[in-house]
Amino acid sequence: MASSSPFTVRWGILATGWIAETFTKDLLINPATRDVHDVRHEVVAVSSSSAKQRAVDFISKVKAPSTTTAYGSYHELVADPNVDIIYVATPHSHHFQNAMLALEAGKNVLCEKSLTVTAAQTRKLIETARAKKLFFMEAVWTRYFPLSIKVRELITSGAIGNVYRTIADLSIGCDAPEGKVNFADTHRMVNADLAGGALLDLGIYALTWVFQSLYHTQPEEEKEAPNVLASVNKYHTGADETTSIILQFPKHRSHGIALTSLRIASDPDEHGTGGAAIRIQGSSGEIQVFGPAYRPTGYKLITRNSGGKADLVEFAIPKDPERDWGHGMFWEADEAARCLRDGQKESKTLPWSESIVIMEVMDEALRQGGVTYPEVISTDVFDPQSPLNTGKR
Ligand SMILES: NC(=O)C1=CN([C@@H]2O[C@H](COP(=O)(O)OP(=O)(O)OC[C@H]3O[C@@H](n4cnc5c(N)ncnc54)[C@H](OP(=O)(O)O)[C@@H]3O)[C@@H](O)[C@H]2O)C=CC1
Ligand SMILES: O=C1OC[C@@H](O)[C@H](O)[C@H]1O
Repeated sequence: MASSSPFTVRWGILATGWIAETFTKDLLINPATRDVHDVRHEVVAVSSSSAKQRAVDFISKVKAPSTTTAYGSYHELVADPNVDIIYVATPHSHHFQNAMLALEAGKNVLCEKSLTVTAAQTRKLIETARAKKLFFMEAVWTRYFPLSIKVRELITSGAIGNVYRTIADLSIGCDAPEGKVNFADTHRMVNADLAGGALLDLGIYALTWVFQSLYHTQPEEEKEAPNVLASVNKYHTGADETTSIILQFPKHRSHGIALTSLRIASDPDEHGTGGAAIRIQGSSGEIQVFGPAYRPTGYKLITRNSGGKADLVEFAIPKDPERDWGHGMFWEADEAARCLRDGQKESKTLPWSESIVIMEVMDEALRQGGVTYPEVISTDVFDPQSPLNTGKR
């Protein structure tokens, strides 16, 4: 049987920082190197709010085709008729305004995590995508890893019985003398003006594992929003440095414990000696997930019958030898491409309703911890001329 040609998606990259570069390099690798043949990606335009030259330099650095258009503003990018979907890669503070800018211009959007600063902003974006019949997805790449898919299958097939508790940690060990952490106060990780803080940046991954195991895997009609109890330590910038959340799903009698900290490390020696950062505990066993919560590398299935032996099942991230690259963000890009091909406006793996519930949990945790962000980044009123859209800093 003749194989049909792959569906091609034309991407526009909004911002030129660290993750924009990593993601774009993943888009540019040959999908066959991960055994994907039904979709492919083209990078057709890149925009920088600080200078067109940054976009030019970015295109050359990631070795994108010389035909890629460089723009010196986000407004120009979202107006480009050759772009099918915009990847928003700005700090959390900017996601609402930038994603609205793209949606209002009629573009599909894949927006980096955390989706927004507030749940109200997330709801507004989703209402807009729904009204305009556009695809919109939160870029939690971890959900699309084959390892995550396998873990969800193990849970739904009953491999560990009823799942009653998940403990998930993403902490990065950046403690520094005199009460500081190893980020300048202006860095997006701790800068409240950029919606910095452990929870929105890292805790979202701990919550991802709690939600993948205790919520997403439930039948639709049984999904329930959790009760939330949070403990938050604030950094001197006002952002959170350590946040611990207990989530209670009352009907299911389950608890999720989502932990994040800038000070201590989930993996102190960076060799996994500290054990699993994620433990999904059921009535007849446990799944342990190893590697950083955002980029897991393997799991162990331990059941009552394991007899003291549980092998680590490893999941390597494929690389394209020609580009000597492969980070694992391509799987979420493939998901976006398939949704566009199939006319789906949201991803079944991270539906809009679930992004909203997760943002509501983070809202509540930050409220309990007394963390507040400036009005310009927490408003849910779209302003195309907001400094967040025009790059005036
Ligand atoms: N999925 C993942 O694994 C990761 C996701 N992320 C997420 O990606 C997003 C961006 O993070 P990261 O790439 O590390 O951030 P960077 O600081 O490296 O890049 C952010 C980019 O946003 C643009 N920008 C616009 N306004 C501002 C501003 N006022 N201050 C700083 N940057 C601004 C800049 O691009 P320009 O000047 O060209 O417009 C800048 O290069 C965050 O939401 C983060 O949570 C981050 C790391 C890993
Ligand atoms: O999403 C992320 O994953 C990797 C972390 O190092 C980074 O801070 C975060 O934004």
